[in-house]
Amino acid sequence: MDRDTYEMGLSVIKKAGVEHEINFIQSPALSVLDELLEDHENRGSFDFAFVDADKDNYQKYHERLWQLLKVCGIVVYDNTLWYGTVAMPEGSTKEELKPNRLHTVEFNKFLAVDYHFQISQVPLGDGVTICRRL
Ligand SMILES: C[S@@+](CC[C@H](N)C(=O)[O-])C[C@H]1O[C@@H](n2cnc3c(N)ncnc32)[C@H](O)[C@@H]1O
Repeated sequence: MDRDTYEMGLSVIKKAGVEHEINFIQSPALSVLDELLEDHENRGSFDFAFVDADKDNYQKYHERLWQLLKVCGIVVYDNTLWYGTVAMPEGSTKEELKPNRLHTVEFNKFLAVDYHFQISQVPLGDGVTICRRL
């Protein structure tokens, strides 16, 4: 939803000569994913997705993305350690981190039992979870 961030990277994108490969869509992500799903040709056609948006919607993104990814396609979720709070008791978590801590704990549990994916949680930065579509 943030065009400024896209424009910050645009010079690098241009330098790499891949501007023609990019379709920047400025919109709430769920509605875009739903539109993509309406066209059956999009299903099972994506190689890669990176999710770094509103944590309370990660499960909804995942439910759509698994249908859009190819078998062996990858989706990467950012912030899946949520400042390390997912491994802390609720009581030791700063107030402002609590809501997304809960969303992230629930999302991590949901991913752990999703038989559509093989997953690996990597403790890089704020934690990324790499999911390979089976
Ligand atoms: C942490 S920033 C991502 C930064 C980006 N990954 C980068 O490295 O520049 C989160 C971004 O998600 C966007 N965002 C939050 N909720 C969204 C939603 N429902 N749909 C689409 N984008 C959303 C915000 O506008 C913000 O640009």
